[in-house]
Amino acid sequence: MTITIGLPSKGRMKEDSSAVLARAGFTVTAVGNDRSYRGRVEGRDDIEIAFLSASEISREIAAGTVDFGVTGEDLVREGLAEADARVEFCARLGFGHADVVVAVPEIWLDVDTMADLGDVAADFRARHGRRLTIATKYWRLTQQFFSGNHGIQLYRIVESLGATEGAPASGSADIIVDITSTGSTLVANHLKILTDGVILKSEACLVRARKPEHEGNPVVAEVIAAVRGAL
Ligand SMILES: Nc1ncnc2c1ncn2[C@@H]1O[C@H](COP(=O)(O)OP(=O)(O)OP(=O)(O)O)[C@@H](O)[C@H]1O
Ligand SMILES: O=P(O)(O)OC[C@H]1O[C@H](OP(=O)(O)OP(=O)(O)O)[C@H](O)[C@@H]1O
Repeated sequence: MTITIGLPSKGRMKEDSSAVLARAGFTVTAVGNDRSYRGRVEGRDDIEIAFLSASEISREIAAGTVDFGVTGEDLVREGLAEADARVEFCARLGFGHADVVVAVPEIWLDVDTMADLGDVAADFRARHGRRLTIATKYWRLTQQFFSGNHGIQLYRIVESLGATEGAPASGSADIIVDITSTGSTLVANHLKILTDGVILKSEACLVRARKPEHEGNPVVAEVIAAVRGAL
């Protein structure tokens, strides 16, 4: 059985992903030319590389069309219900750090915690004639955090596909859930993170699709051990 590893073909995780595999002893080369979407590992006919975007990798792991992938924990948990039952987070790779956070306008002076936000959400319809709106592309993580962890049910998610931090100022949503690393985009948009508003501390991970045929497969065990050993 050939083991397929999905690696980012572009974006912020591309270079670090190939570097971690190289340190683990797997030298990745593109098949054909540099723009090819298939790759191989030098000296290994039992491992194939699929170059995909970070979000495609989480989808392909979910579908089981790749055995392993390097991608952000946020993308896996957002893309997949019951993620821990369906994938194994084999190693945290130490790059691609970003937090998925709840942020509100700085001028909401009396809103600092999720409990404060729950109070705002409960009053919102009476005060404004509509529900509190949240701009995000992380609708699954948002629902789990608001409804599951904090018992906040009165809100509406407005799907945002870009420039999420601009939504409160433009009036398309009241608050946001988005990724932050340096925090400068939030500051520039006059938003503050709630003190208990960090939903997930994400980083790049080696992720394995849980498949019965991996049981006892020496290449699967070797990939995990080699990547862990390279950290
Ligand atoms: N400042 C940041 N902004 C956005 N994502 C970040 C940041 N820092 C780290 N990441 C992580 O990078 C990953 C997304 O990577 P990237 O933006 O390169 O993907 P992409 O190639 O744009 O994917 P796609 O085009 O499929 O959306 C996510 O897991 C995210 O958590
Ligand atoms: O906390 P910061 O360091 O300011 O980073 C956070 C911002 O970076 C990302 O956007 P980016 O401009 O990289 O574009 P993308 O959403 O297309 O990845 C992300 O969507 C945030 O908007």
